[in-house]
Amino acid sequence: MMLSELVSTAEAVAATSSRLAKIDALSQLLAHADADELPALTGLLLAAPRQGRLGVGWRGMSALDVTNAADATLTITDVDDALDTLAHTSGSGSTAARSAALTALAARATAPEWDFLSRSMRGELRTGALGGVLLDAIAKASERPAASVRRAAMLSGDLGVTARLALSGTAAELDAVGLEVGRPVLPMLASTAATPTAALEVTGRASVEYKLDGARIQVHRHGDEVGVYTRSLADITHRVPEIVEIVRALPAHDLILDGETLSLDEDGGPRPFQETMSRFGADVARELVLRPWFFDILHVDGRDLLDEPLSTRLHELERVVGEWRMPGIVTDDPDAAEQLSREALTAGHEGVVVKGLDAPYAAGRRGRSWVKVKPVLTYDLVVLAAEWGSGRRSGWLSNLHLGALDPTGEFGEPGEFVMVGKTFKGLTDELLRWQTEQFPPLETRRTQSTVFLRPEFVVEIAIDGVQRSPRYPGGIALRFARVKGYRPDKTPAESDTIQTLRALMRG
Ligand SMILES: Nc1ncnc2c1ncn2[C@@H]1O[C@H](COP(=O)(O)OP(=O)(O)OP(=O)(O)O)[C@@H](O)[C@H]1O
Repeated sequence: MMLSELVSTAEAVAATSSRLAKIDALSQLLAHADADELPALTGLLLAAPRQGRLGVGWRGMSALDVTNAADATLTITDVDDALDTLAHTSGSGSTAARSAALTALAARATAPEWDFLSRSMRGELRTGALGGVLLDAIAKASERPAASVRRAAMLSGDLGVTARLALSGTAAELDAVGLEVGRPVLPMLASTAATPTAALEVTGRASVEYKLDGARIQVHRHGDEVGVYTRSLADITHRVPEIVEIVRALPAHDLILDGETLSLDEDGGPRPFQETMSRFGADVARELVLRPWFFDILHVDGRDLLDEPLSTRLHELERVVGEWRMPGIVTDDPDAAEQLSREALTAGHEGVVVKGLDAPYAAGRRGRSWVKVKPVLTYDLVVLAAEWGSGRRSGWLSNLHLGALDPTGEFGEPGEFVMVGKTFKGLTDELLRWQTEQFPPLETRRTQSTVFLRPEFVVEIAIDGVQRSPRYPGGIALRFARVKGYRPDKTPAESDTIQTLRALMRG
């Protein structure tokens, strides 16, 4: 398939706010492609190339001195080969070779193709939350039930592989995609309620558990081999040896566990989320010891548990992980749930998650089986710009301009971000330093006071609510916004939407 066909479809998808029209356009594209092209094609569409991180940044790309081609000649396979070369060219002395490979690719691409490719390679989604739409498009193009496609995607953790199987395999092959120890699955997510009582009304009898403000981990074990993965399925095994050791000591040979990890201070209180995440990054501060709290079990010793009700899974979890279990109670009594929530907050945690006892483990859309309750309102927003600080903060990029995702294009283009406020509250010296280093490579333009950025950084913001504001394009502004920390585990497409924030006005 020609790259130009992919690019014009991506443009058409970005240009319409109709979910059905998006599904239609994508399913036609998928049906046209050769089966072997599908993993590469889906990776490019989702701005998550199948080769993984390519290490190409805005700076490197904008420095290329190249004239794009006049005519479209590149195929998806040509691009995939070029990305293979880039991914395999690393280490010292590779800069020139990488730059040559990029230049060659840019010279073969037309201007619109190169615009698309350079965004896709850098992991920038123009098309908003495309994953769910693509799942439905795969179902439509392959004429397989959406539920089968969704399940295969959850279990393989890979939409490209799912697309190939759905479009070129048999129905039985698609349904046979199973849980595999060592291959991470998409995590189950929660919806939100205002109080534990309201959450219980949604779920019925439930496991009410502490919600720790740490980082999600999924752990796979086969004998002595242990793998630890993040919420976005990145492998962080070598960064968390203490968790590996704990999992190796559990009484099972094969295991898949879901949980949260966090480090504690000397008094046993939780350390800030930011410190936990720093352990996942490049500079490993080993003195911060992480501990896991497991809240779900998907497999144990040859037995898949994800279709079992939570009550069965919790029983197995208790048996296998013992003291490493997430604190919680099983109840249908609102008073007991409220009491546990108060306890969690007193211990410095974020709130509770209320989980229906009959529900199987299911990933994908946010379901009603898990409901989180956080008394402090926090939202994940995208940094659109930063202003130079003054006084004690002078020389640092400080006051952040915050944007909420507009997936449907109600206030502009679909997938763009609508500004909802500014804040520098909560920014520590360390964060100021970090921002000042990280932001300039993403600069799109600047004024004397402000550096405007490509929307790549997701930041978690606590607010007291929102208020009407004629000043901002979405008609609302955040009240008392303060920074809780960056969310490197989330992409801008996973950030909170303007519609979610506007709903607070009615609530
Ligand atoms: N007991 C628990 N059960 C499930 N998830 C928990 C629990 N304690 C903490 N968590 C965390 O809360 C998250 C559940 O909320 P959600 O599915 O909305 O994910 P999220 O978008 O990362 O949310 P948040 O920003 O609130 O952590 C999980 O991803 C997990 O990291």
